[in-house]
Amino acid sequence: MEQFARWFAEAAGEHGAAGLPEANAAVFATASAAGQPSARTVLLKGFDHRGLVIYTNYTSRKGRESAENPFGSLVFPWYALQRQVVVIGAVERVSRAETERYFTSRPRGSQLGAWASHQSEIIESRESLDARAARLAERWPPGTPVPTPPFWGGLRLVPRTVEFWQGRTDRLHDRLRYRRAAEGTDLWVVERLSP
Ligand SMILES: Cc1cc2nc3c(=O)[nH]c(=O)nc-3n(C[C@H](O)[C@H](O)[C@H](O)COP(=O)(O)O)c2cc1C
Ligand code: PXP
Repeated sequence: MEQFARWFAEAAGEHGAAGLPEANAAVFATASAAGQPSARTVLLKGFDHRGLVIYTNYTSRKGRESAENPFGSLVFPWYALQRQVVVIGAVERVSRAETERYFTSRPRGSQLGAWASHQSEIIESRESLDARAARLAERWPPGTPVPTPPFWGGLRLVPRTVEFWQGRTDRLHDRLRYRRAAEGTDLWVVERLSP
């Protein structure tokens, strides 16, 4: 994760350089138990030696798939830097305490939005969604803390491999893949892949 932290800081502009817009946006892929894949953009909200954390609705498609088939992949497409990072690993839920800490930090509108959205379900109309949001805003008026929805929380991708791709001339790119030497260890084998 140290190498990821270096590249992430460069993408986010943490060294004084201009950062990429939405450097923390990544495509998160999951698959059903039958192996049918699906992917969508999410925002990375934290990472450390344990893995990379995103937040979502557990009843959404990604939430359901990662529960029935606990593996996933995150792709960071940092085109302006000619870089890409591909993380593949196991997916687990973050602790309730960690989810609550993050949920509490979100703007009130987003907190109510999480309650209002039965994410990935078919809805009748925009009006029905707005009406539900309005009812929830009355249930928790300004000044009242909005509780964390039980169906909402963090997912942690625990990396098995992390590939760092750096674009180079003539399509002869650098690809360095860090592979965990054994599950549960923080020892990594670095392998160079053909571009
Ligand atoms: C830039 C961007 C960031 C997003 N971040 C998140 C996120 O962090 N969590 C989330 O649940 N949905 C996020 N979304 C919406 C998802 O892409 C997706 O539409 C939603 O989560 C439902 O996905 P699913 O039905 O495949 O589970 C984001 C969309 C965009 C375009
Ligand atoms: C539905 C949804 N949930 C969660 C997020 C995560 O970001 P935030 O916690 O900053 O709203 C996003 C970001 O677009 C989102 O669209």
